[in-house]
Amino acid sequence: MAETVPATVPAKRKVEVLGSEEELAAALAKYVADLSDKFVREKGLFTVVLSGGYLIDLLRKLAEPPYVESVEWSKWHVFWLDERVVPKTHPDSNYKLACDGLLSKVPVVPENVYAINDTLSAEGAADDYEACLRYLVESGVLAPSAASKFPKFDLMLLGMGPDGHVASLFPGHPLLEEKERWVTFIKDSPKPPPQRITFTFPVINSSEYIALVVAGTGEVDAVHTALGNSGDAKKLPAQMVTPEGELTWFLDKDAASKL
Ligand SMILES: O=C(O)[C@H](O)[C@@H](O)[C@H](O)[C@H](O)COP(=O)(O)O
Repeated sequence: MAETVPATVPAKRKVEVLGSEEELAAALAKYVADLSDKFVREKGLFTVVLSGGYLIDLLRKLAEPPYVESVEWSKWHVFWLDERVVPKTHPDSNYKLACDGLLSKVPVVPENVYAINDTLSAEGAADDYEACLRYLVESGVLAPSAASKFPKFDLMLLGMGPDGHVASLFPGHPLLEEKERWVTFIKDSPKPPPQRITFTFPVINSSEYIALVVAGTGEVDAVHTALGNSGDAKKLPAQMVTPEGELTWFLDKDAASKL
């Protein structure tokens, strides 16, 4: 009788605690640059997915020497885990945040930066983004995960809110249970603005690498619940991040202070 082989290899989880926000930014830049080198060497491109929030500021060292010159920016394909349904020029736009903080300072190829279609409704924008991902799977930019059949991104960079949310997947929300869609929408986000599109957990968890990045004191309790032995059985969205590949938590010492 054939042996049952588990569909997925259990995720590897690492926790890196850095002494300061500055050291965290340095470690994160090195981590991203090293993965960019690895994937460009292996397959000639790098698919990287950004979030909003203070994560973007923590990526600032990628736009400085040595990385601004050494990273093969022309091989990057840039996506968003979640985006607010606002014009790309709006102060709430995650696209604008990333352009202002990083993408305008490095030679990425504009055609390889996959922004939301900001002329559509939340439903329409989610459908449109999912169609874009499906096209990129067909054209070979993205590969499907052998285990899940959802698209497999090389690296996702996640922030976490004080309530333990990641992307626009909030505690107790029915979207946490989505099993079919690649990209979906939310119109009642507890964090403003209310209308957003977001990757779903099946896509998030098909990733090769995920970094969950938390700095400062705002999320200490959520970090403690997610990583400590708080005895809290209630699953935070951040605890549902279990990629096929490797998950690394990047914390500064303030964020890790209750561990
Ligand atoms: O659009 C968003 O709101 C972000 O993409 C979101 O997913 C973010 O990563 C977390 O909310 C953490 O945000 P902070 O870094 O602001 O705490």
